[in-house]
Amino acid sequence: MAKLQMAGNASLKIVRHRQRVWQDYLTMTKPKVVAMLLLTALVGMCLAVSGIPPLKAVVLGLAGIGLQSAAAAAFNHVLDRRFDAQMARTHHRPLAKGRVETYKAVIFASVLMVAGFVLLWQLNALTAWLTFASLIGYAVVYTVWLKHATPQNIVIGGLAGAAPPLLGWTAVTGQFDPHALLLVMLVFTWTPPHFWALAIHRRDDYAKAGIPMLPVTHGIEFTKTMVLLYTVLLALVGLLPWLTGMSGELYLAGSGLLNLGFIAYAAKLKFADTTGHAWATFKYSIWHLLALFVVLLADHWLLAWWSA
Ligand code: HEM
Ligand SMILES: CC(C)=CCC/C(C)=C/CC/C(C)=C/COP(=O)(O)OP(=O)(O)O
Repeated sequence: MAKLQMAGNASLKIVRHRQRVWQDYLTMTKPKVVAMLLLTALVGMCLAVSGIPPLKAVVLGLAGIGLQSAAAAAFNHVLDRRFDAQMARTHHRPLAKGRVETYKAVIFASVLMVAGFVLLWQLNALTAWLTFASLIGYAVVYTVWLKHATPQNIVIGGLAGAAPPLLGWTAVTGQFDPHALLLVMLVFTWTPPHFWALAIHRRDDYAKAGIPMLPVTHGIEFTKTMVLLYTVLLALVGLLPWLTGMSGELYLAGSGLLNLGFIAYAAKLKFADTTGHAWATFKYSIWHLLALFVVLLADHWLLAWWSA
C-alpha cells in the first residue's frame, strides 16, 4: 500500500513538472500579446478585400505571423534575462529564474522563427520578409539596442509591434496598400500611451534595472503629459480611416468614443489623480485596442453588406 502511494506521488510529481515546463515555454511566447497582434493582422486581412479573405491566406498568414511573433517574444526573453531578473514584474520569468536553459530557449525560438517563415513563404515573399524584418526590429533592434539607448525606445521600437495589420494585408494581396499603413499608424500612435502608462506604474523597477524609460529619464509629470498628447494624436490619426473613405460612420462613432475614453483616462492621470491611475490607464489601453479593431471589422462588413 505504501509502495503504491509512493509510486502515485512520483507520477504526480512528473505530471506537475511537465505542466511547469509547458507553462514556461508558453510564457516565453507572450501569448496574450501575440493574440492581440493576431487580431490586428486578421483585421488587416479582412479589410484588404471586399468579401471574405481566402482561407489559405488567413490560416497560413495567422500561423506564420503568430509563430514569428512568438519567436520574437522568446528571443526577447533570452536577450533580456539579466534585466528581467532585476525587476519585480519580470523576475519570475523562466529564463530569469534559470528554470529554462538559455540554449534550449534559443533552439525553441529559432524553430518557431523558421516554421513561421516557411509558412509565410508559401503565401508570398513580401509577407515573409516583412514579418522577419519585424521580428528583427523587436527582438534585436529594440531589445538589444534601443531599449537601453534612448527614452524614445518604445516609440521607434513600436513600429515592429504595429506591423501586423500590414502583414495581414500583404498576406492576402501580396502587395503594399496605403490603407494598410493607416492601420499601422493606429497601433503606432497607440503604443506610447499604452506603454508609458505602465512605465509610470513601474518606474522604480526600470530605474533599478538601469533601463532609460521616459519616467526614469524625464520624470513622471513629463511622461503623463506625453501620454495625454499621444492620446490626442491617436484620436486625430483615428479620423484618417474615415476621412480617406476606408471606413464608414460606424467606425467613426465607435473609434470616436473609444479615443475620447482614452483621452479622458490620460487627462485624469495628468490632472486629477496621483500615479495610482496609471495602471487603470494601461488596462484601458488594452481593451481600447481590442475594441478599436473589432469596430474596424464590424464597420467594414456592415458597409460591404449594405452595398451588396
Ligand atoms: C514597443 C512596444 C510595446 C511595449 C514596450 C509594450 C510593453 C508592454 C509591457 C511591459 C506589458 C506587460 C504589462 C504587465 O506586466 O502586465 C505589456 C502588456 C501587453 N501588451 Fe504591450 N507593449 C508594446 C506593444 C504592444 C503591441 C503592439 C500590442 C498589441 C497589438 C501589445 C499588447 C499588449 C497586451 C495584450 C498586453 C497584456 C498582456 C498580459 O496581460 O499578459 N503591446 N505591454
Ligand atoms: C514578427 C512580429 C510582428 C514581431 C513583433 C513581436 C512582439 C511580441 C511585439 C510586442 C511588443 C512588446 C510586447 C514589447 C514589450 O517588450 P519589453 O521587453 O519592453 O517588455 P517586457 O519587459 O515585458 O519583456
